[in-house]
Amino acid sequence: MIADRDILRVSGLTMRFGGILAVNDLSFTARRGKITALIGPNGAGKTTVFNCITGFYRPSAGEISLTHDGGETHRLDKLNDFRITKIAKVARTFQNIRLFPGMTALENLMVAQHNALMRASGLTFLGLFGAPSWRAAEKQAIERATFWLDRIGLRGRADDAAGNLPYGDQRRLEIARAMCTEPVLLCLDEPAAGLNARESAELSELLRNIRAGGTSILLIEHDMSVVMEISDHVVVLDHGVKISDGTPREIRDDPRVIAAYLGVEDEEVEKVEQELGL
Ligand SMILES: Nc1ncnc2c1ncn2[C@@H]1O[C@H](COP(=O)(O)OP(=O)(O)OP(=O)(O)O)[C@@H](O)[C@H]1O
Repeated sequence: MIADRDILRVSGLTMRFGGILAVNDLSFTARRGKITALIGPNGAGKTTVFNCITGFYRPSAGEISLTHDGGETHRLDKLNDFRITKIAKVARTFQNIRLFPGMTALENLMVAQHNALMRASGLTFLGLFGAPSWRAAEKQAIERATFWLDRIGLRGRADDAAGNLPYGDQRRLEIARAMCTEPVLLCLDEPAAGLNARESAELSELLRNIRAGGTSILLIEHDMSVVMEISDHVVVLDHGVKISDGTPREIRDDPRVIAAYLGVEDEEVEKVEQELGL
C-alpha cells in the first residue's frame, strides 16, 4: 500500500476559551517525512493548535487525523494525551524546558522509555528480579538512549545531570527524549528560543537528521532563519485564522504575512506591499 502523502490533516479546527476565539475554522495538512512550520505573531493561536493536536485540549469543533505509514488512521481530537503519545505515536516538546534536571542525561532518555519497559515486565515487579523479557527491553532502551546521545553529541556527558548542561544541549536532549518514544510525528514548540547562532545551527542539523530518518516534524518557531532554512512547508496564523500556506519562499513574499508581522490592518496591506516593492 502506498502511504498517504499527508501524515496529519487538521480540518475546521476551532478552539474557544469562554468569549475568546483562539483558533477559528483552521484547516491544514502536514506532509509525511517533511518539516511543517506553524508561524504567526504572538497570540496567533499556535500553541493552542499544538495543545489540540497533542490532546492537552479537546477542540470546540473540527477534526484532527493522523495516518500511519500502514494506512491506520487515528482521530486525535477524540483521544487523550496519553493515548496520543502511546497509540498514535505523536511526541512533543514545550516552550519551557521540561527535563528532570537532577537526573542524568542518560536517565532522562531512559525515563522516556518507561512504557516499553513496563510492558516487558508484564506490568509487574518482574523487572526487579531481572526477568529475561525485562532484561532484553532494558538493553534495547539503553541502546536507543545511547544512539540519541550520539546523535546530539552528548555521549560524553551521559552521566552529567541534565540541569548542568548548557541551554542548547538541554534543548537537544529534550528532542532526543521525545525521539526515544519513536514517534511518527514530532511536535516542537519553539525549539530555537533562547539559542545562540551556533546552537541554532546544531538544532537545524538535528532536525534535518530526524527528517532524513523518516519522522515527520511539526514546528512552532519564531526564529525565521531556522524556519526558512529547514521547513518544507509553512502555515501562517494570525488571530486564530490561517492567512497563508506554502513554501518558505512563497510565505516570505506574501504581503498578508508581512502585514501580519508588521501589525498593520488589512487595508494597509497594499501600502506595505508597495513600500516593500512586491
Ligand atoms: N487556556 C487558555 N485560556 C484562555 N485563553 C487562552 C488559553 N490559552 C490560550 N488563550 C488565548 O488564546 C489566544 C492564542 O494563544 P496562543 O498561546 O495559542 O498563541 P501563540 O500563537 O502560541 O502565541 P505565542 O507566540 O505568544 O506563544 C490568546 O489570545 C491567548 O490569550
